[in-house]
Amino acid sequence: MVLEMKDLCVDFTGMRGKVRALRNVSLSIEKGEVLGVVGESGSGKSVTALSILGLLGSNANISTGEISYLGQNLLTLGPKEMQSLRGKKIGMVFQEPMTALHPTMKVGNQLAEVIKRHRSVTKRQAYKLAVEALKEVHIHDPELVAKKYPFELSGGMRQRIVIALAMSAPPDLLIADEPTTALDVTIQKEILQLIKELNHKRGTSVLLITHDLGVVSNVCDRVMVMYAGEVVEEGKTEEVLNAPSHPYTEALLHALPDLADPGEPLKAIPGEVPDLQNRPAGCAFASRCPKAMDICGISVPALEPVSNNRSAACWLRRDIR
Ligand SMILES: Nc1ncnc2c1ncn2[C@@H]1O[C@H](COP(=O)(O)OP(=O)(O)OP(=O)(O)O)[C@@H](O)[C@H]1O
Repeated sequence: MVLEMKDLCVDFTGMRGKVRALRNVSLSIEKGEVLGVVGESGSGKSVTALSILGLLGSNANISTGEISYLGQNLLTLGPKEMQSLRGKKIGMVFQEPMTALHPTMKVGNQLAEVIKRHRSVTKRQAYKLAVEALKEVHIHDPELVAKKYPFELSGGMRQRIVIALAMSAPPDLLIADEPTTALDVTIQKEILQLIKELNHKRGTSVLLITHDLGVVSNVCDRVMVMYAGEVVEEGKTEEVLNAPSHPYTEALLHALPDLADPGEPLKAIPGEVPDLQNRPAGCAFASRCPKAMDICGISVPALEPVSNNRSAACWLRRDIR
């Protein structure tokens, strides 16, 4: 197992008091596996990623739970140890590539500097490896691109460079949080293809956060569906998308315009995501669920196996008679 998260609860303290952003979130990623995390805005996808990376702000508190990475308990590591883990053992790619790039440093030099940090090579060798790394992420004319500044390149090119940076250590896990949201549809497909290719070629595990089930269907081996800070369904991508066990997954699928066109935005699901500050009793999705029963508004359904390798948190899947 590369990554295992167990029963993680994360609270934020803000002006309006305490908000529980993650409630008993568990997940696991095997070597070479791509896990998709999907859900509407505010469902806790990014907080899940930031918890693993040790990048939650100072107003956040992990109140319970465990995160184990390659057998190491991440929650006992200090800031310095976490910093060395990030970039080296865990690569990161976020929505906006510019946040990960040094604006006034040429691309080749940035990559070479990172490569030199991870490997015992000379400056010259590191630069050569940097050009190789650009080639590996399918940048044409890498020698020329290496001499450019990030602002001279397109968004898609910049994201390829961020991926090259993230993969340079090389890491055992790549965390990609909405890596294609800011890009054109055709470029989105190329970047996802690249992530999948690196996953195959290098055996790197990937945690891919997206709000787009089309992306999940094209890229992910397994998918975890989140709603209001909780996992509501988890299983093999094909099985979950072909026969969802949770009405929320079903609603997400209905809201999807066309699985063949992953660039299209989701249509809204009727109703509103509950305010996490005043989380309703029972299932958080009950007020929007067309199949809700009395018990759904009273008691929270636990995430339990519904079949082989498949779990859902829904009273419809329990024998409650
Ligand atoms: N820095 C913060 N301070 C206070 N609350 C926060 C903070 N970050 C996140 N939250 C809370 O956690 C919830 C989940 O946020 P998160 O960013 O994980 O959602 P998401 O699923 O990634 O959404 P999106 O798709 O919009 O990025 C938010 O709705 C908010 O209530």
